[in-house]
Amino acid sequence: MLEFDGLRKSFGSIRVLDGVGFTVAPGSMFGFCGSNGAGKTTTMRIAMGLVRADAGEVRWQGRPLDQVTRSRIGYMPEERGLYPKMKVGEQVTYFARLHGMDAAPAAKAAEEWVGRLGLGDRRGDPVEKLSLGNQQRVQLAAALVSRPEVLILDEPFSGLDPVGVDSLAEALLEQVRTGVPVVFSSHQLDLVERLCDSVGILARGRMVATGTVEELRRREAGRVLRVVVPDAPPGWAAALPGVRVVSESAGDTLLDLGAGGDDQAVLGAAVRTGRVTHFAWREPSLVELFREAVAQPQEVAA
Ligand SMILES: Nc1ncnc2c1ncn2[C@@H]1O[C@H](COP(=O)(O)OP(=O)(O)OP(=O)(O)O)[C@@H](O)[C@H]1O
Repeated sequence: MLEFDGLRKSFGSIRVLDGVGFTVAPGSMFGFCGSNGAGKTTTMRIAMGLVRADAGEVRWQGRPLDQVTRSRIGYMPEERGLYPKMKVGEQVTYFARLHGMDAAPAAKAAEEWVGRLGLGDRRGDPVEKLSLGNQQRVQLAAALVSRPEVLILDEPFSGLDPVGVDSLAEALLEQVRTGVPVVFSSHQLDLVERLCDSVGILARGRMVATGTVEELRRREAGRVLRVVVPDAPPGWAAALPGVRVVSESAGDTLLDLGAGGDDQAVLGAAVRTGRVTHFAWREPSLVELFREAVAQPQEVAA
């Protein structure tokens, strides 16, 4: 298990992390979400020993991370860290050597990763000549080349085109299949939803929601109803008790049922206004769950 446990961190008088904890099982992918400035980068930097936590620790296989263990972690920092003048192939080889690989296997692994991430024909170019997205791929190759036991990636998908996203997603899923725990931060929630076994949402210094996307959904299940009554007059549901109209367009209505809202009463009201062609609870997207979790004052663990 990769365990983040009770992390606290303040910068001056500003408390950024206030007891952040989550676990990532070997062979699973964890999507680390949160608004800008929520503290995701700080959390990852603490794991990598680049920022000192005020309290708490990060453990891998039951032991707090130290410099030896960290050398077996593939890390992609948010600020990136490439040498602009160094050639792509040499750069990736260099990172493999930094992680302790011998020269020949390092060069071979670098060659392989540069090719797999679609940079085969750029291996002789200095990094500074590459587009930002391609520099990102080099950074990823650098994180993956030493066959890390754990992957911690800060916004690895940002700036990639759809083909780049697909090749990175495939590379990460392959790592997961070999038992590597992968944590990545992202604002691309559709990707998180598609790729991750579990998700954590950081807000107000704490994890305000953690679990599988399904678990988070179940928590919200039974809240938003979609009712389609093509001939219903606008505002037909506005006065129903315990019901908030989320949206309404041409008889297609989304209703948020709070305490006191009764789905059967809504159905009865809908039938009285016309022919009901659709009446069902709607599955919230991760974007909606995110908005809800970030806005809610209370914490909820699925
Ligand atoms: N070295 C530092 N000194 C002072 N404040 C810092 C430092 N590092 C981070 N912070 C502050 O800590 C907070 C969390 O920043 P962090 O970069 O961890 O957030 P984030 O979730 O990664 O944000 P984003 O999604 O925008 O990348 C921010 O308010 C940031 O300004």
